[in-house]
Amino acid sequence: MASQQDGNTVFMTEQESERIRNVAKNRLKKCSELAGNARERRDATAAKQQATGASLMADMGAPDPDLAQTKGRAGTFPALPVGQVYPPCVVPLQDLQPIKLADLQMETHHRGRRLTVKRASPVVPLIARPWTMVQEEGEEDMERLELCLHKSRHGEDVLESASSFVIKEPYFTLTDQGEPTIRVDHPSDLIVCRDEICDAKDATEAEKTAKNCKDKGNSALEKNKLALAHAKYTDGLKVARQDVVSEASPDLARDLFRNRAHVNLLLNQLDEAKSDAKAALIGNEDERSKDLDSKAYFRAGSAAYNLGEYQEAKGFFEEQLKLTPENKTAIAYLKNIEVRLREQGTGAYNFKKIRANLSRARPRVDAASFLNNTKVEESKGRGRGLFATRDIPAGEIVICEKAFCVVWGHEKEALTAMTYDVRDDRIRVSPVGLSKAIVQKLLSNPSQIEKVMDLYGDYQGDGSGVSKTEDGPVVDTFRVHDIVSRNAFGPGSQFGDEGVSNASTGLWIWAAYINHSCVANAKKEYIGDLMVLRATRPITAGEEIFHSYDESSDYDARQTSLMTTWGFECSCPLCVAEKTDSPAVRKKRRDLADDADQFVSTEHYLDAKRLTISKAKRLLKAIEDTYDEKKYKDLPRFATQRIQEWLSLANQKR
Ligand SMILES: C[S@@+](CC[C@H](N)C(=O)[O-])C[C@H]1O[C@@H](n2cnc3c(N)ncnc32)[C@H](O)[C@@H]1O
Repeated sequence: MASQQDGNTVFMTEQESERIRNVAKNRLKKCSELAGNARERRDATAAKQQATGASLMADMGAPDPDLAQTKGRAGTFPALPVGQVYPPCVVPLQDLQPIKLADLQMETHHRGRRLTVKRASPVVPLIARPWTMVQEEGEEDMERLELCLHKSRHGEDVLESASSFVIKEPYFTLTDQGEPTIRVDHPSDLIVCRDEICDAKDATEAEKTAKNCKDKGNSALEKNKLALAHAKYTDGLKVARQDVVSEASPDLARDLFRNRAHVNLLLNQLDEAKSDAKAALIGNEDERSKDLDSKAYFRAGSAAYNLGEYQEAKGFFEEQLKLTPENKTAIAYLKNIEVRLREQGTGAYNFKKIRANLSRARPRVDAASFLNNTKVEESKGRGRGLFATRDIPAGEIVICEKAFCVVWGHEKEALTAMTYDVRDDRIRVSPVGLSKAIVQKLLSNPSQIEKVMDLYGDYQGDGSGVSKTEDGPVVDTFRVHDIVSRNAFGPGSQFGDEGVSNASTGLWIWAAYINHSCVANAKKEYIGDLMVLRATRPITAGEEIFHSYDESSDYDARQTSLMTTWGFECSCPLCVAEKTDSPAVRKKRRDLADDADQFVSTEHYLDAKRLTISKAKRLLKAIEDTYDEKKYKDLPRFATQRIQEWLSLANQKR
């Protein structure tokens, strides 16, 4: 992840970095020693007491064992080992064979199996890894169940939200502290059990059950208990869609679909909101049916609009207007859609208006993405890249893209972690809040999974390509983590102060295909979550688009950051030239650039006297002398930039 901030450095003591490494390495060592061993039964009373005590302590603010200490203002961060990846379960629940707690084996992914448990203790509400004790129905035996990062869904704590769970292909392993635990990394591997609705004896009873579910859903919705309302409507639909009910009372299922569409919109489950709304359509000519269908079209249109499917949304709102011609909201939506379609097709934006509508409370723009000037193609030695499809004059928009997902520093979802990657032994600052938000968004909108999973990441998954089972969408959280690591950017602190522990970060899917060059031909800026990429010089059709992932003027700092964050060595013409300079020349240039930075920050150009200007000129000359004239003929000299800017401002003033 690249951040626009200067404060992107976290200072960890050597000891703390070592501690994080050792914790992860010790765990891995113990895990491999114990792999395949039979699980040892726990003392149930002690297990329950342990969880109750830990829960109380966590509520009272006791230190989280998974937090790392850093030096200075950065404070503490969750410290998470990554790299020991495994794919989520892609087998439907009904095809998995049951397994008992007693049959679990250490450090084993129990593929093809499912474990049904109920919560047996309070939940220990930790930031990165909340846990609880679980047991089987009618059994004394207990085990620890921990969730990694993805502990909530729709604002509800998953472990708190229910009492029974099925764990698909349970992974039995050790915590970082060396305690046995069932660990869930992928949210789709944990199925929350709700009360089963009993099979109805006849049509009348079935209809009654479905109506009852609808009433319960409505009452949950009134209380803003959205997850519960969704569950009740879903239960109702299971019954109402049975032939016996749907033949006798076809409108019942439509009512349930229409109501669930509304809840889905509130939950941002746009795919299902759209399909529910379509399934709710009656198509009759009477006034009541027309009113209800107008509502359904509105819900389908809103879902399509929020998915960025403007043409489809237009169709739904036009249908709505046919049924209820006076509907003001539909008219307003259609007007907005015209603007979105113009933005999308021509890149004509009213940036002034877009800016004026932004605020800390509303940091996301209502705008379409303009991508027509570019296409994705292979880029030799760099994987895929983005290429111009037409000539783009300097200063013009190359692409303008609304973020797929942004987590702003001031939002509660913002969460930064220190991740220790066992694959390359590096500790990084990772925007895990963004990864979590993306996983949630994908689980809520499976139609978006494929395009995110197409992005570059070190771990490619197991190649199954399965993103849905009968139990719902499947998202590989390790892949999302790796994709975020290599493709996320920081839109800067547009809405107030932020530091490294709460830096704003986002994912722009189309822009994620753009490769880096230190001598880029495009530059990005942000308006809220809209990335505007402009050509910095004329670009010809067929040329690859580049922007700079890291703008440090120093070659060594740039290469280190590109390697650490993005995993490659830059071989742009500037880096090729700088690489052949001796380390002594590069050091001299860096020292002089530091002197220039110091000079610029202490001497204001408005107060500049002749002597100060002469000093600046000498400094500039000294830096220029570190560049070989021939080798750097058409290349930028980053180290001279700040002092050059200062001189031109000082000269303008004189
Ligand atoms: C944001 S993605 C860019 C799109 C990517 N090339 C793809 O195939 O999807 C960033 C990744 O692209 C590769 N990359 C970007 N710029 C590069 C460059 N100048 N040289 C080599 N690899 C580069 C690196 O693997 C980096 O982690």
